[in-house]
Amino acid sequence: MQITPLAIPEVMLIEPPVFQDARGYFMESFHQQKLGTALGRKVSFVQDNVSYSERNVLRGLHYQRPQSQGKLIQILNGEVFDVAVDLRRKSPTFGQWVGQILKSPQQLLWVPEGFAHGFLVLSGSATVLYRVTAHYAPENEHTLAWNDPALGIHWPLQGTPRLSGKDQQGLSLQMAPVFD
Ligand SMILES: Cc1cn([C@H]2C[C@H](O)[C@@H](COP(=O)(O)OP(=O)(O)O[C@H]3O[C@H](C)C(=O)[C@H](O)[C@H]3O)O2)c(=O)[nH]c1=O
Repeated sequence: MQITPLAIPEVMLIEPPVFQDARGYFMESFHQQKLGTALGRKVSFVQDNVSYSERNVLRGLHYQRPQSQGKLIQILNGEVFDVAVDLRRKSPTFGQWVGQILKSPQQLLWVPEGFAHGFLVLSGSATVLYRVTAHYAPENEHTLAWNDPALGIHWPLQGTPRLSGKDQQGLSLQMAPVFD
């Protein structure tokens, strides 16, 4: 399993071994012991999510506080620009963002607890599967503004993004509850 820390090192690209043969390929997209050893911590997922979106849809930036969710993101079809924002007040990268193009199920992204997460669909459509370490708690969910100038996220926009009503009303970093 290849682990590549990104610019914010707790956010990592995970590339499990892929077993190719004349039929196609097989891979273990999640193996608790192997991932735990690679990340240096136990990871227990309690919920799987799948979302389907069309081009230019931007979902996020979401997080739960408390009940913060670690997320293992895997794109099943299409291409997205995936973003994580560090909301851990004591972190040296607090308020910073990291982006990663995901376009193969063979490359997964680990976003730990304490981060806001979202993605922009770059292809005609995208199907994203992600496993989370805490159950959905809508009463504790918050939305960070995708376009907050204080974050300065360089979304590779192809026109105006398509947002949910909730995501059109995200909080600025200054106003958003963060993790102490
Ligand atoms: C997240 C979630 C949503 N829902 C219901 C609530 C709404 O009726 C409907 C759509 O929810 P929402 O608009 O919040 O879905 P997304 O905008 O894709 O939210 C996700 O977007 C970004 C990319 C994330 O990282 C989060 O994990 C997640 O919040 O699904 C559930 O029933 N369970 C859930 O775990």
